[in-house]
Amino acid sequence: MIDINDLQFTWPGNPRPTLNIPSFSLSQGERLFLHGPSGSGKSTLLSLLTGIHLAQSGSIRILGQNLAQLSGTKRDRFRADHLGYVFQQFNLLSYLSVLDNVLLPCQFSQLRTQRAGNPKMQALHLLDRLDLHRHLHQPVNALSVGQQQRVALARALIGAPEILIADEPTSALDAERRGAFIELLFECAAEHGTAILLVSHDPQLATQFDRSVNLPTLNHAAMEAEDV
Ligand SMILES: Nc1ncnc2c1ncn2[C@@H]1O[C@H](COP(=O)(O)OP(=O)(O)OP(=O)(O)O)[C@@H](O)[C@H]1O
Repeated sequence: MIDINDLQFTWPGNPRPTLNIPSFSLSQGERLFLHGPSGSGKSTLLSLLTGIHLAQSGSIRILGQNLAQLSGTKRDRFRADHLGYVFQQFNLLSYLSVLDNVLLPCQFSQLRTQRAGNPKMQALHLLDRLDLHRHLHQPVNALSVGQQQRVALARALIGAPEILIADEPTSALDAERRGAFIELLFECAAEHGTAILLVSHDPQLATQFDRSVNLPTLNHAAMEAEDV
């Protein structure tokens, strides 16, 4: 699904590389927990995986496609087709209803529309699964934080993208709702065969994943997974 080789990325003006990753991979359907100290480059890595920035050297292949070989427009299309993401701040459109937020990825990707079959039916199924069926037509800013996070999850999963990327998705939730959110995330992703790469500072979450990886380890040596 994801293959990184000899990746180096330096932010403009920085004397040293932020990322130096000899190798890294994510397999089909795998659930990977990525952690590391603040400033170690987790968000930077996600911005490279989503094709928002390009590395100065080395390669990132996603589903066999080298991101650096795509034009900016094609990278945007590739991201819309194959990646779902959930951010710390949700990034929902506050003026749209719950249902319209979930349908949004299908507006940007024909492939996801095709995979969803009937996007509205799939959105309703996901929202039902995530206990949001009573809120379909409410604007998202009328929902609680936990509910908004579940809307973001439904939006990430519609049209069955191969990879779900989540950056600190549980940081706004209390401890009890964190575990429940991850369980739901796993169940919904498994239904769609979606692999998960989740970044978090919360070590308790790591035990729920197939594999756990520390970014400083990635940065300084061949990958050393801390299987859990
Ligand atoms: N847009 C940017 N321009 C220049 N430097 C940046 C930019 N974004 C991040 N950096 C630098 O890159 C380094 C890694 O930042 P990044 O946000 O990727 O770390 P992180 O591991 O996600 O941190 P945190 O856990 O605190 O979110 C930091 O030194 C940061 O200052």
